[in-house]
Amino acid sequence: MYLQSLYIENFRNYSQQKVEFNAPKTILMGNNAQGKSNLLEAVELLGTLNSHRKARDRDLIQSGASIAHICGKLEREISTDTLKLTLRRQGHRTVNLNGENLRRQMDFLGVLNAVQFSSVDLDLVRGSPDVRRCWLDTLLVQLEPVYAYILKQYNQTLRQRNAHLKVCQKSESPSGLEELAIWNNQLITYGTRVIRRRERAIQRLAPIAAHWHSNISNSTEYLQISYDSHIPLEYNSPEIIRKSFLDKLQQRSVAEVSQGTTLVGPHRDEVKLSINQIPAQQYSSQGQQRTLVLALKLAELQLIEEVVGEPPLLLLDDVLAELDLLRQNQLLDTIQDHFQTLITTTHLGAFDAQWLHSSQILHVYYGKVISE
Ligand SMILES: Nc1ncnc2c1ncn2[C@@H]1O[C@H](COP(=O)(O)OP(=O)(O)OP(=O)(O)O)[C@@H](O)[C@H]1O
Repeated sequence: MYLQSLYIENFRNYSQQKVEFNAPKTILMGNNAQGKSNLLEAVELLGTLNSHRKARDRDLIQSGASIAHICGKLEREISTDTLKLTLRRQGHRTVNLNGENLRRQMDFLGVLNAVQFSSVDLDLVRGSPDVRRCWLDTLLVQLEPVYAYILKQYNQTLRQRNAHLKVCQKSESPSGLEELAIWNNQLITYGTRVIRRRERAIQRLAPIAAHWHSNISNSTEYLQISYDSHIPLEYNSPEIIRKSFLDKLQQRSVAEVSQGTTLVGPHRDEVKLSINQIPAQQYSSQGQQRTLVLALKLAELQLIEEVVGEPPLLLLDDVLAELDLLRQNQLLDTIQDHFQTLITTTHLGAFDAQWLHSSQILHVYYGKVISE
């Protein structure tokens, strides 16, 4: 897939900006705080309806404005699609595909696929389990847009169940426990869907990431990734997972009521990463962490392409400088012209002459994009 153009209006520090992409690689160059990452964020929003910066819509809208628009024209193998996202300071966001307002945001997801790689991703190894869950959920939305809906249902149920547990904590009435059984049922239904999908995605991603990791580390390191759920996942069978989920909820029910929060479910699961059988979170060096994250990102690109049938975009936000020459070359060699890539940088020093020659270079200056 190829993003031909992007138009943004009242988005972050941009008033009105159109960008035409005319090469498989675009380098966005500029000093700090000029709007380079904002541009990638706009593309990310068109792809996932989410920003990895976890911004609220009102933060995305230019200060002083009430509505922001992001519009992209995307060439795909079978069609050319126009995607439009409208953000409102007051009121809901709306999505429009090829001139038609979509009722379900889910139908907008999965049109533009993109892998985001920024320095924040370097926290994937050492960060809290939440960082890895969030990374996996973002990948799953790309592989299977319906997952966004399933996850939303799970999170809503979790919030309501937690509110109910707080009520039970204060009063021990039997009707409270009866109502809890209803919430248990919903939590199990949506939670099982989340767990099974996460586990399946990791099963597919793990061998691809291990291959890349071995490649980058000159076959000296072996990466293992697994989905670590405290609910046993034998055979990934929904019936078995549902039963174990219920057993765990029953075992922890007294603790849940006394703490007023849900202690069992995919919101507490973990993605386990280990290098040569040693947990990466605890022992890996800075270099090993970078190799691991790079292997994960290359695996994401490959897996999305396998599932979707077209190469996704790659958004590299100021990350090249964080990688040493070997890892940079590995990444750049893999991208070649296969994946349309948008790269932000403060200087061109990191790129070799051939790369610069085949790239479109755009300058970003105080919320304006200027061609060379
Ligand atoms: N809602 C908003 N309205 C107006 N300006 C905004 C808004 N949100 C962010 N900005 C501005 O955008 C700029 C930051 O842009 P961005 O994060 O894209 O920086 P960058 O060019 O990628 O720089 P760096 O190299 O430091 O990451 C800041 O000047 C910030 O004040």
